[in-house]
Amino acid sequence: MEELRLGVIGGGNMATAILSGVIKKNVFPKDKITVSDKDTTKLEKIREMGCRTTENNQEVLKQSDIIVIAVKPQVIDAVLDELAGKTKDKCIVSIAAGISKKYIISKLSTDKVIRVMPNTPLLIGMGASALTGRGTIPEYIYEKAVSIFSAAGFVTQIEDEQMNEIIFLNGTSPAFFFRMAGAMVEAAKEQGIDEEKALQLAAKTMEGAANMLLSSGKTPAELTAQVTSPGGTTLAALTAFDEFRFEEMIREAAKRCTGRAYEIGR
Ligand SMILES: NC(=O)C1=CN([C@@H]2O[C@H](COP(=O)(O)OP(=O)(O)OC[C@H]3O[C@@H](n4cnc5c(N)ncnc54)[C@H](OP(=O)(O)O)[C@@H]3O)[C@@H](O)[C@H]2O)C=CC1
Ligand SMILES: O=C(O)[C@@H]1CCC=N1
Repeated sequence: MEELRLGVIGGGNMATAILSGVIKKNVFPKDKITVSDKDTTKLEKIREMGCRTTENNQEVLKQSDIIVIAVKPQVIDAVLDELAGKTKDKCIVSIAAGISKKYIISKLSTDKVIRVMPNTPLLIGMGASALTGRGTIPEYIYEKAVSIFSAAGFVTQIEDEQMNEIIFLNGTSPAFFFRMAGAMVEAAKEQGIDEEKALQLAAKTMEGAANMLLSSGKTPAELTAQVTSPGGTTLAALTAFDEFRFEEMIREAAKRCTGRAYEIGR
């Protein structure tokens, strides 16, 4: 069987994050990876990673079996129009927020489409990606497409109908955690703590807390209770979470995230 080849259209943040895992784990040999972008400075960086580059999306189509579309949703139509009618026997993987699998299928006249919501931690091999199912895609091709994302972290399968609703959980949420860490560091600085030490302690605590969520078998509420001594400091801190309606803020952020996906989506 011929070795499968990978193409990526759009060589920005996510393409770089995805390719770093693919290259590190040798999911595709570098000479079997072709990346296109309109921006030659982006392509220079991709070339430094060892991939083939081109400014021509048609060339990616020609040189690849699995093609990841990694452009912004606002410009995806131009790319889909370029590919339309030429994707027979190709597997198309889209990571564009809000753009449904149904829409891509209707534009390309192929049903060999996978929609994925990845996240930037893929860049360090700790990503979390949600993917739609195999459909009519041959199993070995689907598995290869999944390994593009599993090479750099956790993957899970969901229905296309849930892809907009999932964005806030993994695609957008790194920003929630970065904002939280940033706010904690600012508060620590105000209390006279060294910025670098504050960031290390906050980030390591996030890492530890995340690992406890994954391995302890306890719910977020149970783990919160373990930290919260009666009449203690955590209880005092969490009164601010209640007063400033932390859960309501997260619920509203999730709603706005999903709402925006439907606004920019099709
Ligand atoms: N950033 C994130 O955390 C996540 C992003 N996504 C999704 O990933 C996709 C890419 O996002 P991101 O990597 O952040 O975006 P970037 O802007 O960093 O990368 C997209 C790249 O595509 C280029 N481009 C634009 N039009 C074309 C075209 N017609 N042909 C080839 N290349 C083109 C852009 O060039 P130029 O800048 O010159 O326009 C840019 O270099 C989006 O659809 C987003 O919804 C999904 C999950 C997480
Ligand atoms: O902000 C965005 O639209 C993209 C999708 C998920 C994360 N970043």
